[in-house]
Amino acid sequence: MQAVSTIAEVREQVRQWRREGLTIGLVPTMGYLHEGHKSLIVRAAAENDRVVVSDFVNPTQFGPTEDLESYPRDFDRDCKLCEEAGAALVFHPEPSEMYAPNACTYVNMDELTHELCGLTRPIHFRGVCTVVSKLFNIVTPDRAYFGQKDAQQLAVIRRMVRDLNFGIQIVGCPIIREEDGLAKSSRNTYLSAEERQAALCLSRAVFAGQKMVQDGERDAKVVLDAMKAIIEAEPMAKIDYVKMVDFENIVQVEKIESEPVLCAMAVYIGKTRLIDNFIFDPSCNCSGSEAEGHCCCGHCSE
Ligand SMILES: Nc1ncnc2c1ncn2[C@@H]1O[C@H](COP(=O)(O)OP(=O)(O)OP(=O)(O)O)[C@@H](O)[C@H]1O
Ligand SMILES: CC(C)(CO)[C@@H](O)C(=O)[O-]
Ligand code: BAL
Repeated sequence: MQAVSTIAEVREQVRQWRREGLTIGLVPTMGYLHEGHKSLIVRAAAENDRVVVSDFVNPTQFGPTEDLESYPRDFDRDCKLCEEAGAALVFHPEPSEMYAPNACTYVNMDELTHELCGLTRPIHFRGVCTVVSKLFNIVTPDRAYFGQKDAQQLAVIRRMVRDLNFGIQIVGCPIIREEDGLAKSSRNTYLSAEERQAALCLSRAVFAGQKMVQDGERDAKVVLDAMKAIIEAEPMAKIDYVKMVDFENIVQVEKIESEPVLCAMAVYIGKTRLIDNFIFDPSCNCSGSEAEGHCCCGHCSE
């Protein structure tokens, strides 16, 4: 496996692979990799001849008071995980390599980005769409892999690829959790031992809401109230949002009808903002236990 830091080196390697007729999968990350990222890389390695992992804490998606400086970083450890998972190339640029000092061009999405995380993080998705577009242009992958943990991001990237004709297949991958249910996240490292316990209120609420919906509840308010009650019972938790939206357009719904819904939350545990969610697709017949089809119920592969 190679690790490179310039766009020119990535382009040169990609050109060579293309000459050999090889397919390329891209896994965009911000580093400090864990089993969640690893699952994306392993999947990409199974479905492509070569896998590129980008490892870049993208400054343009952080607001002025957010954690850009303190975001955890450990590039050597990341390289080991990438190699074990089957990556061929890790791209680890400096911010100056990705953004010229006078860069002033952004990719902005008018819809989907003003709800959920976009309300609390108003410039976030502009930064995500811009950096992901740049990565797509640099790597020119056949497929790109994104986790359902950032479900709004997955919906936004799917829409961007459709609207801008990127011609890249976007593959959504299920949420990988700790044994006790907490969704794996680089930001979990911010939690003290006491906060780590308190953070379990997110997954408890997700599992409870998901069970209500699987058992037939179709009224969003009933489900959301039950989920909020679980979170509010935890004194260290402060809700940013708990909402149900349609998964394609990210618009709030009152009832679950025939379209897939995303039930998503962001919750502060102390100063750390964590996210979690479930997706429910009323037309999915999967057993709910493993990747087996092509829907977005949260269990299937896409
Ligand atoms: N637990 C997880 N399960 C599946 N995919 C995940 C998980 N955590 C992150 N990912 C995916 O990995 C990709 C890179 O995410 P990122 O580097 O921001 O990691 P993160 O752990 O989510 O960090 P953060 O703490 O900033 O949310 C994204 O597509 C994200 O959805
Ligand atoms: C997609 C991404 C790597 C863009 O910086 C980031 O938003 C993330 O890690 O999910
Ligand atoms: N996983 C999303 C990256 C961020 O929170 O900025």
